Amino acid sequence: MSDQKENGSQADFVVVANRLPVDLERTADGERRWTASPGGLVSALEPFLRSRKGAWVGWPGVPDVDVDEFDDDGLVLHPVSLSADEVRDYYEGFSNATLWPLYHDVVERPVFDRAWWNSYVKVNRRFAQASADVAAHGATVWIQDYQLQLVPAMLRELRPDLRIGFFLHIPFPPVELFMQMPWRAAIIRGLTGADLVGFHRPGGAQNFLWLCRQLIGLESTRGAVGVRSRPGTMQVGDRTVRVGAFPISIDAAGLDNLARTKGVQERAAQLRRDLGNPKTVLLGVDRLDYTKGIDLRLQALHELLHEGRLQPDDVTFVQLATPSRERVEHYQRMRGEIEQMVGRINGEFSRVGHPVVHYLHQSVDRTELAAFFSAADVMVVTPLRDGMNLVCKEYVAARHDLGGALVLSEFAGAAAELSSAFLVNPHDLDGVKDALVAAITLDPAEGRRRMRAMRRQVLTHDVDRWARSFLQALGAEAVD
Ligand SMILES: O=P(O)(O)OC[C@H]1O[C@H](O[C@H]2O[C@H](CO)[C@@H](O)[C@H](O)[C@H]2O)[C@H](O)[C@@H](O)[C@@H]1O
Ligand SMILES: O=c1ccn([C@@H]2O[C@H](COP(=O)(O)OP(=O)(O)O)[C@@H](O)[C@H]2O)c(=O)[nH]1
Repeated sequence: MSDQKENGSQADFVVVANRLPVDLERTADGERRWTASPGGLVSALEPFLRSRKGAWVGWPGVPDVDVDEFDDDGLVLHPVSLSADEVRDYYEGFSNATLWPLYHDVVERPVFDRAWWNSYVKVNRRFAQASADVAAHGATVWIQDYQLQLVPAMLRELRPDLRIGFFLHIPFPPVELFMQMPWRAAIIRGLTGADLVGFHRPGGAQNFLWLCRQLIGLESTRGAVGVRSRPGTMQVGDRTVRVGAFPISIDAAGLDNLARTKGVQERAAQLRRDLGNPKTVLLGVDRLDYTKGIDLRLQALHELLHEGRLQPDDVTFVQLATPSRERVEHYQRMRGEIEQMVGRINGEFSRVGHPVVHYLHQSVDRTELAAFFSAADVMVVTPLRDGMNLVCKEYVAARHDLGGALVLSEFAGAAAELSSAFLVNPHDLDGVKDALVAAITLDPAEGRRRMRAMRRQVLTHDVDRWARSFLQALGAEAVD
């Protein structure tokens, strides 16, 4: 039996994510306004979905608000309300203090709390019901990310007529780590409600297939899973579930065009002047998250200055750090540590009017970001673990001048595609320092060769190609 809403608008294509692409903000004077949501999931999916005129089901980013469905420039947004307790237990708790550290190689210790799990189940059920209400008969519903891993099976039960896809934006962990999860079988069962389960990297897909066999006894294929090809399969009752690797990307042409505009180029020149025209501008752009390795790059910079391998008058390091998950303890601790390191470097090496590190705990818009990318000689991306990392692809897309160099962690999903970057193991501080020096002193012709190779990859593998390849594998889109 189909559990479908009788009234209200219904869509043939629905994206379901923890967050809407816009966040509701309450200003100091009690006004409400919508701002862009943080993070790569939204940057990647929003332009794609807008071109489809689909619907988006998600949380408006603040607790205890009831907002009716509304149209945002052709995209229908369906807010799902969360109470303050649910934000604490489902979002800050189970999603970001249990799943996030567990799936990111346990770089912080995950907390296993039964009340958080109960809240996760309850909120997943609400998202499943909201999706069932919004989807037209036979629609395609594309569920996103670790906050909603139970939704595929819950939605399938409510609406067997739907075509359901699931994509995980963060790494799927090695099986030894996943096995720590007290509710491991329930999560695996939840995911197998989808017709297609997608990961950034083949390793994640393989780990998932193994767990399906070991934990819930499904017969699944054992061969290697390829990128965008050779999916794994398994039989769940009378359904065949496909499992594949689909590395996400960016609106590369859009950013390339934006970075070429006079406005962005002038702003980039202005930024360099404002920074005091140093020989080298180093740039980091991240959500303020302990997985991003911001502390490591600061430590590397500190040692290089201390050893005299870099001169404080020659380098300026700009770190843009988007505020993130500010009530989660891990994040509060890390913020304090990073701000202390910034203070220490500036205290030891800056001159009046010329700080070595410019640290902005703020989010900037796409145009300003394009100017920062154009102004930076070296982009520093050093996560301990990252599902993909879109920022490094954005830097490459913005460098139509073939200038700049990229220092990139091997543990970002993007490293598999950007082999012409200076790849580093972020745990090896000496290696990071050497890579920074190599990038700073790079011969321009060699730099252009590396940037050209990276741009070839990013410009031909954009977000549209990612979405189309996922939807083709789901059977929701014709194959070109
Ligand atoms: O919604 P928040 O809790 O504020 O967090 C922001 C988003 O962070 C994560 O982004 C991931 O997705 C990117 C695109 O696939 C990927 O490049 C990156 O490596 C991931 O960390 C998270 O997965 C999203 O759900 C959040 O919305
Ligand atoms: O001040 C900022 C900092 C970052 N971003 C965007 O946030 C996204 C971050 O995505 P990424 O995959 O690198 O990491 P995530 O935050 O999703 O883990 C990228 O599209 C950035 O352009 C932004 O719009 N403004």
